Amino acid sequence: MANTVLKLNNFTVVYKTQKGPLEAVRNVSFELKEGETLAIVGESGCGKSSLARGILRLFPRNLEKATGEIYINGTEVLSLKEEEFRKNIRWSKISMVFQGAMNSLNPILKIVHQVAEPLIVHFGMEKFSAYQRAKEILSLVGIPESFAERYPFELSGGMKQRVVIAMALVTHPSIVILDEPTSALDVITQANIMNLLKVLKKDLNLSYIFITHDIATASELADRVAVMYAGEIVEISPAEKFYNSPAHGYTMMLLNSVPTLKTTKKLKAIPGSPPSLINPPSGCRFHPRCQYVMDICKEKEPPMFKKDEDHYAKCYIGESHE
Ligand SMILES: Nc1ncnc2c1ncn2[C@@H]1O[C@H](COP(=O)(O)OP(=O)(O)OP(=O)(O)O)[C@@H](O)[C@H]1O
Repeated sequence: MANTVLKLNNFTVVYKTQKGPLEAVRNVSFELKEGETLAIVGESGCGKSSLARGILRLFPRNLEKATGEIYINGTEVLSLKEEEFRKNIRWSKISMVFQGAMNSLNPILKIVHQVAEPLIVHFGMEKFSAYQRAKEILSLVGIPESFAERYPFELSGGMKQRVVIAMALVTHPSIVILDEPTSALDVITQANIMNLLKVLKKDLNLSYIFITHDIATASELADRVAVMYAGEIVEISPAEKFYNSPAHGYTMMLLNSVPTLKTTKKLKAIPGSPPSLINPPSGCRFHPRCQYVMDICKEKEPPMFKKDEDHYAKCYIGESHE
């Protein structure tokens, strides 16, 4: 059995807003094993990025509180002093490819410098060695040495995304969070980047958290899938169970709302929109939109039921609850 490299226990992130506290991430718990890819899927605004940035302790200024526990290789890191977290954990043990990062590369700095920068800034590495390491990692992600001295505007979208991946890997992390790493790319480039991520994972023995709103993309990389809704993980299971035997009303409706190559079924959009995270609905947070809603769903928050081996869902469907 592979080691657990990352473990979250009831991780909760609350922001201060003018209308009151907003719980962007609520009691999230999961484990990530060495070499595993856990996809986190859900609609825009369900808290995926807040979860990802929260794991790296990159909180916005209006953070009200972040509670729970985050273990990295067995060490609890949410309670570490920021200095210690920055020195020993962030970027060196766990790093992230940020959503849209390829569009925020610095236009006036050469690629090699941007990839080397974390080594110079965070780890005090001397410039020559940092550039050497940056060139090695650039070549690993498929950017030829001759491109290292170029500027971002001289690169295609796919190449810029490779640079951003190199930036996340240059510090030798073993866990990488990928936040929508292929959105904004054309389908061919998306496929190339997905292939690159698979090769890197194998060659460098990485573990991934792969965040996406696109369940078709998730299927390509994921060993397990966690479904997020209104700040919570509502279902978590091995990938094949997610696709073949979803157990939460939201997951069922999500799967019915996207086209697949295998079936010609009629697509059904999920009615309504995700709820306010300042005043979420009572009971199950999905109940106002759920086509399978029962009385109990409106009144009582469902616990995380074990539906099957390694398969959990916060949903009363199929449960006796009288
Ligand atoms: N700094 C902040 N202050 C207040 N609310 C915030 C802040 N950042 C995010 N939110 C809110 O927290 C909730 C979760 O947002 P988050 O960006 O984490 O979701 P997401 O699933 O990643 O969405 P997307 O895919 O669109 O990025 C949303 O309601 C969002 O409006």
